[in-house]
Amino acid sequence: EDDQLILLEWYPSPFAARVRIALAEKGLKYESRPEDLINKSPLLLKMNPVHKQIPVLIHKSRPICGSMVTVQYIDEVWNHKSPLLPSDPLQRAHAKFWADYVDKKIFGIVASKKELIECFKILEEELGDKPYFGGESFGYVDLSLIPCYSCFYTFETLGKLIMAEECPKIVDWAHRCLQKESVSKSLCDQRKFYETILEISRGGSTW
Ligand SMILES: N[C@@H](CCC(=O)N[C@@H](CSO)C(=O)NCC(=O)O)C(=O)O
Repeated sequence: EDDQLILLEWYPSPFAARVRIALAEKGLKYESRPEDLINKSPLLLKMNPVHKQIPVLIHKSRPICGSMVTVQYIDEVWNHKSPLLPSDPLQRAHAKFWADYVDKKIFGIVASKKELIECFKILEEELGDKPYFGGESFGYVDLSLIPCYSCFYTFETLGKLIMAEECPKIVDWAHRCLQKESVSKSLCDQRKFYETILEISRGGSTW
C-alpha cells in the first residue's frame, strides 16, 4: 500500500544500523532490501543518483538519502512516540552538532588510531556522568554513535588497544544502549563486522 517503507541497506554498515534503530524505536515495519555494493541495483542508482550509497529509505515511493537526514525524517513524520531529537531548538542544535561531530571524527575518513582515541575522549567528556548524550533518555546523538560499537572489536584487534581502558564511560554507555531491543537487534555483530572488514581488505573492494 502507499505507506510502504523499503530500506536499501547493507547489514554491516553502521550508517544502515542508524536507520534500523530509528525505525525500531518508532515501531515501524519495513521491507529490508540488502544491496550488493559492488553490483548496485538499478533501484539504488535511481533512488540515490548523487551518492549511489546506502542507506536509502523509500517512503511513498520517494527516496530519503543520508543516514542522519533519514533519522530526522523518521523522527518528524512518526512523531507519535520515542522522540529522538529534543523539541527545544537550542537542544536540537546541540544534538545535531554532536551527531555531526560523530560523522566527521568517528565515521569520517578512517582516522589514525591516536586521532580516533582523542575523539572518543572528547565524546567521553561530553557524555560525562549522564546516562545518555541527550540526558536521561536515548536520543539522536546516542543513535548516531552507537553503531560504532560494532567496530570496537576491529579497533581493538587491528589497533592493539582496549576501548574499556581508553574510554570506560563510552563502553558503559554502549552497554546501556544495548539494553534497548531497538539497538541490540539493529547492530551488526562485532565479530561479523571484523570478518567482513578482513574479507573486503583481502578483496580490495571499497564498501
Ligand atoms: N554519509 C552517508 C554514508 C553512507 C555510506 O558510506 N554508505 C556506504 C556503505 S556503508 O559505509 C556505501 O553505500 N558505499 C558504497 C559506495 O560508496 O560505492 C550516510 O550517512 O548515510
